[in-house]
Amino acid sequence: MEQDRAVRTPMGRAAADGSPAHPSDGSRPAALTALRERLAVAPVERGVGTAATALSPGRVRLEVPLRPDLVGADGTVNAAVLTTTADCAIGMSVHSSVPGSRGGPTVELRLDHVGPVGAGARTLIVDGSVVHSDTRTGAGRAVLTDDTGVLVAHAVGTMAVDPLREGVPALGDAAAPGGGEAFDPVGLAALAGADPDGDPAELRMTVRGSMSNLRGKVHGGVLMGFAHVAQDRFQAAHGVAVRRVSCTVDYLRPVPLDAGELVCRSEFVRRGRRFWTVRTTVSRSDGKPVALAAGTGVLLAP
Ligand SMILES: CC(C)(COP(=O)(O)OP(=O)(O)OC[C@H]1O[C@@H](n2cnc3c(N)ncnc32)[C@H](O)[C@@H]1OP(=O)(O)O)[C@@H](O)C(=O)NCCC(=O)NCCSC(=O)Cc1ccccc1
Repeated sequence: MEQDRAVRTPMGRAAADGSPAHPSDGSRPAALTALRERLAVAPVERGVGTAATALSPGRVRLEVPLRPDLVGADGTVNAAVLTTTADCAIGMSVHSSVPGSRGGPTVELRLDHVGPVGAGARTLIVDGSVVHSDTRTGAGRAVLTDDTGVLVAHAVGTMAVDPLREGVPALGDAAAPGGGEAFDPVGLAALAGADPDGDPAELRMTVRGSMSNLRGKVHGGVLMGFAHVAQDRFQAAHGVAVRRVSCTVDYLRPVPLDAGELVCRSEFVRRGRRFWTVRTTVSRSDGKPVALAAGTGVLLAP
């Protein structure tokens, strides 16, 4: 049986043939410039305002200016900002650690919500680092702080590493997907339509080009953000204030940009005196599930 090869050598030494720098070529200064250029045209990262400020093999730093509309009155950062930057940072840290990586999708992502930003915070800082990678898979983490040093969230994730094939474009070489529209993290909740019959367990949303990742599929962070919206509404319909603690998503199938409508269906897994856990299945219009999300919150009042 073929053995997976653990990646011991950091990728990105200068190419002997002098070929142009590439975002996955993490040790070359020009690789950071290449990554910045890619994120500047990626619909989700452009809409959120995500910029890469540091890149080395297995490590990336992303920064997001905290515009007033991205921070709630209680200081919590918009959930889609947290989910998309965590997914991106973990993906970039894993793939920059795999020599010649073609990239690969998120298999699982868990985000722990810690709390609001500090007084006067102006920037969200997302530090991604690889934990392990080999030629098939990689795990990474992201620590999300603000520029006053306050921890806002923490994430861990598993990425698939697509098989390396000679002559196949590597991570980030494809043209910018998704057309010209940028993703609006604040508007995500408004895109999600309630069930016409008033069932709080069901929520629908039509896929748009602005939700694209660098691979031309719906961004893992957007799917997680959609599940947050569904779970917030489901819990609100049960009349109790809940503070979100964590969300874990298993990504079962890629969602193409022409997928049409996605449907979220939520149910309680735990409805305890202190904690509620809601499982949300995100399905395509043909009924096939694309993601399973489990969100846990702590009740704020009895
Ligand atoms: C690949 C794997 C994770 C595992 O696969 P396996 O265990 O080997 O399972 P299997 O091969 O059986 O496939 C299962 C089903 O999947 C389908 N399918 C598979 N591959 C393809 C394909 N290439 N194209 C089309 N379909 C494909 C396949 O036909 C089957 O469907 P079916 O039963 O026929 O209807 C798969 O579950 C998957 O793609 N999940 C979704 C991942 C995802 O969308 N993550 C979030 C976005 S990533 C992101 O944004 C990160 C980022 C952001 C920013 C910056 C940087 C990074």
